[in-house]
Amino acid sequence: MTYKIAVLPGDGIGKEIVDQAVRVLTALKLDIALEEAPVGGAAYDQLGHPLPPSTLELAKNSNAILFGAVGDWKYDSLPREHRPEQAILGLRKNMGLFANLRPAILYPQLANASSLKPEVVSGLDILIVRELTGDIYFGTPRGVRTAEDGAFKGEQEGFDTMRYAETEVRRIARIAFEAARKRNGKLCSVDKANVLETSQFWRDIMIDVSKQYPDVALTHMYVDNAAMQLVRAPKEFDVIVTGNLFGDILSDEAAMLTGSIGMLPSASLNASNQGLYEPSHGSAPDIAGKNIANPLATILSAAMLLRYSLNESAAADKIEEAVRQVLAQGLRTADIYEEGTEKVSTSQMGDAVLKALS
Ligand SMILES: NC(=O)c1ccc[n+]([C@@H]2O[C@H](COP(=O)([O-])OP(=O)(O)OC[C@H]3O[C@@H](n4cnc5c(N)ncnc54)[C@H](O)[C@@H]3O)[C@@H](O)[C@H]2O)c1
Ligand SMILES: CC(C)[C@H](C(=O)O)[C@@H](O)C(=O)O
Ligand SMILES: [Mg+2]
Repeated sequence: MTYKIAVLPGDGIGKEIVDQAVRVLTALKLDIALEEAPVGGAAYDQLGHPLPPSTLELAKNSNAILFGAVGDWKYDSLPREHRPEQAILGLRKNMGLFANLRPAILYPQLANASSLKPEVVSGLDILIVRELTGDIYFGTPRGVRTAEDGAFKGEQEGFDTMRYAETEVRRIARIAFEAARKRNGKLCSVDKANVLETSQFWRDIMIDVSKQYPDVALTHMYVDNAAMQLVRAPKEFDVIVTGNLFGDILSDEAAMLTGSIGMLPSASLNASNQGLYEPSHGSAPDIAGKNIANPLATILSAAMLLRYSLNESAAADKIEEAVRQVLAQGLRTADIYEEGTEKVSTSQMGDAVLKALS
């Protein structure tokens, strides 16, 4: 069976980094068909919408999606529904991609690129499981209105709604417990149950689901403390499970522990194992078009694509091994460069991964 992969490069550095991942996927000579479509600001410019119906259709009819990044400051004044970020949110929601896996692994060669002391981060291998289709990101009502009560009655106010249904919490809990079971058996659920009703509800469900996983040690942590513990002693964590908003923030923090956000891949999965694979970083408009972005997060996302949506774990292993090799050879894009290593461009990094694969 030929696997169909939708390739959505998007904006900013999106095209530069996705190009390299596509070269890598193509070099593996698997039975895959790649089809590209516009998304984000690029799609808005071409077709008047950040997630045109044709792009959504292609994504829905594919086994997997390889996604670059969307967004640029120049679209910030558009109405919200036309902003590039709506494309990724729309894909997640429309395809039910509720389970976001964001591993943060420190490659030994990058111990000095991390902003933390090598002894604090060396050997780091944690997994953040972020719920991706609920929470304050999608909760309604939301908007701007005239306040009807409180100290600021009569003033304009902005408001959003944080909410989680039981099904949403149960299904992400199961993903996280299963992941922890396959790793070191430790799951930390991050919430703000000391203040938020939604979080207390989340915590109660986590405890209930944990009864089916007696082999996994479940702990709970408030998000402010988790943010601190991630920089104090990140290796204490194994799997972290958290909601959409907290997961967004903590995964950027965890990414930096690994040296650069340019190293962190991600997978977003739905119930039928369709997946969207993207680097955890954004479109980096500040470095776009210069051929200096790190393509490794996207290349590693392609490896996750092969593993989770195409069941091609041998090919995924090959890509990950090739990445380890190029790092061992001392090749570094600017974001992970340090003295004594060799600075390479985006495409040169792609060349090196291809060479290591052959
Ligand atoms: N999933 C996505 O598409 C996604 C994710 C995050 C942000 N965004 C969007 O991207 C735009 C820029 O957001 P931001 O600046 O807050 O975050 P960002 O992740 O784009 O950039 C943050 C910093 O990290 C650097 N960086 C990011 N990726 C890199 C890479 N591969 N190699 C080297 N350096 C890299 C950037 O140069 C920048 O200094 C915004 O419009 C935002 O909404 C999109
Ligand atoms: C671009 C934005 C909508 C997105 C998010 O907040 O989920 C990004 O920050 C991410 O982490 O994928
Ligand atoms: Mg984010």
